[in-house]
Amino acid sequence: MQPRILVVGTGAVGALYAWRLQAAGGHVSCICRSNYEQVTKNGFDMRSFSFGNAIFRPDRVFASVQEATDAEPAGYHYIIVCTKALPERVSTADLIAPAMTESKTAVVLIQNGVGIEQPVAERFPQNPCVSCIAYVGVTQTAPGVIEHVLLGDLTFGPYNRDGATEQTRPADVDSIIKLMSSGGIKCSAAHHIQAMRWNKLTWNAPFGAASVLTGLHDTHTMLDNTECAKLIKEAMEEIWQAATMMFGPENFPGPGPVTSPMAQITRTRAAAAYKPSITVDYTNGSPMEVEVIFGNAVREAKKRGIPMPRLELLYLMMRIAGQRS
Ligand SMILES: NC(=O)C1=CN([C@@H]2O[C@H](COP(=O)(O)OP(=O)(O)OC[C@H]3O[C@@H](n4cnc5c(N)ncnc54)[C@H](OP(=O)(O)O)[C@@H]3O)[C@@H](O)[C@H]2O)C=CC1
Ligand SMILES: CC(C)(CO)C(=O)C(=O)O
Repeated sequence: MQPRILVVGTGAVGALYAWRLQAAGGHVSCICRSNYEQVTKNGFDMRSFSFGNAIFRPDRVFASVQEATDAEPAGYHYIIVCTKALPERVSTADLIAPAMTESKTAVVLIQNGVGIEQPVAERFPQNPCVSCIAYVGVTQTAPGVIEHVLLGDLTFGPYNRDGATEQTRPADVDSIIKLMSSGGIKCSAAHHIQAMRWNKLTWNAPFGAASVLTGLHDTHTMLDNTECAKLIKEAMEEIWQAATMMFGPENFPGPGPVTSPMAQITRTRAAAAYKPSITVDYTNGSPMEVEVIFGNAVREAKKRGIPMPRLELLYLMMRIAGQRS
């Protein structure tokens, strides 16, 4: 049966993966907001370094989740959430609620940060909640125009409701991996998805904060500045140590593929210069994902008595940076 997929938040990441899910044979509906008019008229103008250039026309485009719900009485198999994670402004659970069919719809969260799954899993206890980390560089440069310049890999894992560290892999994780893989996306199943989220944080928080706060913006300019490179490395090491204490060495680094701070810095130097997605938000005057990338991590570490002075300082400064009009 053709899986019915609803993508909520069809910006850069949402459009890229919606496109690949349709290529894999999925029936793809997209919720579009500021790009609604452009996408309904002309589709998405996809410019991808790895998949080529094409016009992607979702099977259906809706202006709201309610509209998408009314149009599909049989319900959706998957809701793929690709909004920016801004819990202080929008509750993801409220946003997707109209389209959730109990015990049927699997929610897949493709977002940065930590602590993003709990509110969704708590609200929909009968529905599978899949956590997904995107290693990708993609930007919507104009409404409906998507520039994919870097990577594209996804790592999946089930959100573990009871908090146990041992993770099982329910069928939903395997089926979404199979589908994305058929669309040409390199996918993996995480041994421990939360440990992987913290590993991603070792990049996102230090590079994101340094980029926004120093104004050096792109990865090469930051790493070419000795003081900035030192600040980034020390913050990465702090997060790495905190994650080791939090998850235990069997999970962090565990069997991997967790990447050490030094390996991430080497990889970042070797890749093309890149502005973190949080910097794109900052320069556009859009809200930044400060709470999920910094705040939730600081709170989680505090709860467990793990000191993270650098991250705390970066959190405070990023909050202040986010207060501009
Ligand atoms: N871009 C990248 O390279 C990477 C991004 N990520 C993560 O992926 C997630 C998505 O990022 P990205 O695609 O870059 O973000 P974008 O801003 O490009 O896309 C988010 C989309 O969600 C829409 N949206 C937000 N709130 C709502 C709402 N309430 N109802 C309907 N639509 C909504 C936005 O609409 P509108 O335009 O109207 O605001 C926008 O189209 C983030 O968590 C990000 O950190 C992770 C790795 C890399
Ligand atoms: C690490 C990177 C650059 C790619 O996954 C990213 O997550 C971002 O720009 O926010």
